[in-house]
Amino acid sequence: MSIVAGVDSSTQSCKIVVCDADTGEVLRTGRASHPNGTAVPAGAWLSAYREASADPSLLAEVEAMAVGGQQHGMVALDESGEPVRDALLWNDNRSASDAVDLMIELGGAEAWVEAVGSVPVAAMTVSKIRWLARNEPDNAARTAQVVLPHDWLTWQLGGRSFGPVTDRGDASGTCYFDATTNLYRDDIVELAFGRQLELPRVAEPQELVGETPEGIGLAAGTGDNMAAGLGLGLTHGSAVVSLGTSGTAFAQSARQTRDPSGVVAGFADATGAFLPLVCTLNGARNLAGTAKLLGVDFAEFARLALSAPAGAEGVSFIPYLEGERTPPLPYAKGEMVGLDLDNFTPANIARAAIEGILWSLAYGLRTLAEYAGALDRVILTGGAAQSTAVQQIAPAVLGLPVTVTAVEESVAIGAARQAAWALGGTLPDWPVPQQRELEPTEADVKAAEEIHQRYHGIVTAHYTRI
Ligand SMILES: Nc1ncnc2c1ncn2[C@@H]1O[C@H](COP(=O)(O)OP(=O)(O)O)[C@@H](O)[C@H]1O
Ligand SMILES: O=C(CO)[C@@H](O)[C@H](O)COP(=O)(O)O
Repeated sequence: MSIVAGVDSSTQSCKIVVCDADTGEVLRTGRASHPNGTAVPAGAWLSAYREASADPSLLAEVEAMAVGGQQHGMVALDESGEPVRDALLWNDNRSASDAVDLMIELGGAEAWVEAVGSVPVAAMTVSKIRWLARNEPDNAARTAQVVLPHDWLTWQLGGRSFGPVTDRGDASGTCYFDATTNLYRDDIVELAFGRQLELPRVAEPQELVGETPEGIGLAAGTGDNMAAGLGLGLTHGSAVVSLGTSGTAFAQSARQTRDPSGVVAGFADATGAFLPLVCTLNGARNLAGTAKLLGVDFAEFARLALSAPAGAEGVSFIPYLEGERTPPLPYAKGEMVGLDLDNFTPANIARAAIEGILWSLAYGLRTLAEYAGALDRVILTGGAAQSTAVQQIAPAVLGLPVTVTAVEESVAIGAARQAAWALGGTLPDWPVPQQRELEPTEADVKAAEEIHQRYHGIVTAHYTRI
């Protein structure tokens, strides 16, 4: 039996799974936390990886490994490969006005989607390199190379014995890579940064790019959403909805997406196809924040939410506690709307928080379907998908059948599957065990439509752009 490992180096933590390369069976796991904040030293990801893998038996007999990492983060390196500053993460909004400037400078949203498939927002790496050039000229002058979080961690795990490497999936989130030609757009790097930068080589999806000092083969790795797609065996017609720090909704597509509204980003997947994706800034942490406000743990939060009726008796939670990215409202604040003396209950507040974060993605799914084709099923994943309330409420907001898989760490499992692919030469057919299948009832479909109309009305009236 060959053994492989997958690493999920995502916003809040580092998770490692060790799997049987033939069957995908999970043999061992490890995890450690990342520091809070939207700008962190890259070294913290390596420290968390070391902590998560501290038990020497965890990686025993592992032959190959890959890293799935949070997308878009800017890791700026000097000539000797050392970070010039803390990495700016995908959810750092300081580059919001840089994104707007770049949008205009290239000729508008249409020009961007034609060039790279996505419209720049603060999250995209291109906006962050512009921010660096404008705001920290000394650090910008010292920057020789910019890599993404998963590129950086793979390079460190390989003891820096090869040059930094990325993959097509994660590169597609920079906004300076064209996933239809698989080439960097040097002109866009020049536009954003004022000069050329060294960029990581783009490896093939099944390539072994090097090995660790202990002799574990390293596959190219990819962005966390691309890895989740691999881990969940995503196929045409299904969408994944992930509720981690971010909320994401994505599907597989044979063609590049070019959505000038900016709702759907035109990313690439980890197999050579495309991964149109909607991302919100407000996922699981809005639920944690609401549970804290109510003074309850997640179990009681779920019980409360499930004790309220669908629609939370008209209470709407506009989930912009961290600003927002889709729609592009980086400075927005959250709101609780529609309260009266009768409906102002902890149960309705808890349910509305879940309905609110899911509605943002339900809205995204409508646009996603325009580009990825009809979507007849949603696979729910990410930390907050562990909540029974999120699982049960999802069909009444999304209006679609919802599959909850027994695969909790879909990103790490996807990375392990990529490692098995690189090791054996063919993408192994790992089964995805299901935990539950929730069919929407007629009442769920009706509730989903009512919630959509209500939330869309509020957001359109209260905010200037959607
Ligand atoms: N039962 C639950 N109910 C709601 N949220 C949960 C539950 N369990 C975990 N979470 C949340 O999931 C998040 C972590 O999810 P994860 O997908 O690992 O995030 P990330 O990939 O962004 O690091 C945390 O914010 C945590 O509070
Ligand atoms: O920016 C995006 C997708 O475009 C985020 O989905 C990040 O990739 C972070 O993911 P999580 O850590 O929330 O899973």
